[in-house]
Amino acid sequence: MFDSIEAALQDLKAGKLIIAVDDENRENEGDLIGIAEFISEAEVNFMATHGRGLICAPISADIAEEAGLSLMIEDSSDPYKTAFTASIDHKSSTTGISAYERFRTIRALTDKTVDSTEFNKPGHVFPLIAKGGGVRERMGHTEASVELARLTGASQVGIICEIMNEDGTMARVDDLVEYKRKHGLKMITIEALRKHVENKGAVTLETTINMPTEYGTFKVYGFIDKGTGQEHLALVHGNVGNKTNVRIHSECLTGDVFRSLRCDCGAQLEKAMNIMSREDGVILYMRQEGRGIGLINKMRAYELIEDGYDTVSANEHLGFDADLRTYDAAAEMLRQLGIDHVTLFSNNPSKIKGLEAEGIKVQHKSHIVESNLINQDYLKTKKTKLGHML
Ligand SMILES: Nc1nc2c(ncn2[C@@H]2O[C@H](COP(=O)(O)OP(=O)(O)OP(=O)(O)O)[C@@H](O)[C@H]2O)c(=O)[nH]1
Ligand SMILES: [Mg+2]
Ligand SMILES: [Mg+2]
Ligand SMILES: [Zn+2]
Repeated sequence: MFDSIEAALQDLKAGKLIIAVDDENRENEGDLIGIAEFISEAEVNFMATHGRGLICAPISADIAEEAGLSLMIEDSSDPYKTAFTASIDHKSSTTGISAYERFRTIRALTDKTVDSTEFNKPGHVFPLIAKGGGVRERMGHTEASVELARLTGASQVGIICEIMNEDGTMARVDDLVEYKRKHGLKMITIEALRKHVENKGAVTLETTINMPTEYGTFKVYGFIDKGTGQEHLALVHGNVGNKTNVRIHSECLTGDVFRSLRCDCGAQLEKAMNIMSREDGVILYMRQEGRGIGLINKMRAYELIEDGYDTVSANEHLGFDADLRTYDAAAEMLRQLGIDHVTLFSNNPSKIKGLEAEGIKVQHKSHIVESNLINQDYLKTKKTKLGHML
């Protein structure tokens, strides 16, 4: 009946709407949700035609401030404390109500520079101010849509509209199952979104062992990523403390185990094992196979590459971003090992940025291995399209 948060995020990024239902004990309503940066006027029209509730634009408190919007009523007597501001129209509007004009108004809230002079008040779009703590603080559609916008990396502006049945009553879960099928929409619960947000990047240390290898003996820490259920390892050699040597290695079964020459992963892992056993340090072995798309999808990408795609366009042709990896779990593993300052062996600028965004201090060392005749195009694409320092 319900879809995963990941599946919903994929649709939202593609500019589609999803359905989010709240608690039976709360409003017990299903809202259509979209992300302002990704939708077009067609989604506003869909909301007006098939949602038939009130079309609102949830925004973060920061954007509200920039746009000069504050609560319409400070001491609200609404039991749900819906955080309406004054309604707005973009200045370019005529009457403000057409799908295009409402879209234009909502889209303007996502602009890099927003200010109060861009809007007429009152108007036909209803901004709502989301709580800073997101769905952890309030389980409303307002917070859910802003949280979803944040998770897609978009500017924190959503668009929501309640779903009303054709007979004028509010749609409940039974009605929504049929509605979802009819319109081909993904459906999530706000409760599932809250769990997703709470567990994102959270890892628990489950087990610690000694692992003698050809390179020396490593202490291996086994973690479980509570957000994804993935099992990640930290291989530690010697005493580590601050300013530790660290290699973050994403799983590549074909390269790491079978030593496929299509990529440079196997050789990079071997180089890291050598460095850490000589100079002490940590290898984080992250189960982010295929830059996060998984083994079988990576093989599908390889099929496309055999037909002339490159490593980036193949991912995109399959409907994925070029690189789905995040480094929040890696950062949390480092923190649990007592490390917040690293010398990172990598050629990948997004690994550096990803760790820094999580509050880890990063010094950088390159981690280049010799190329072979087969992986040259692959490495060239990483340099030109993914910005690898090769
Ligand atoms: N989708 C996809 N993934 C690939 C392809 N070739 C290799 N990979 C994956 O790319 C990832 C490479 O991991 P890393 O070596 O840790 O990361 P990197 O981006 O190369 O960065 P550095 O090695 O640190 O410079 C692994 O998850 C591989 O499975 C490909 O053609 N398509
Ligand atoms: Mg609501
Ligand atoms: Mg690599
Ligand atoms: Zn590889």
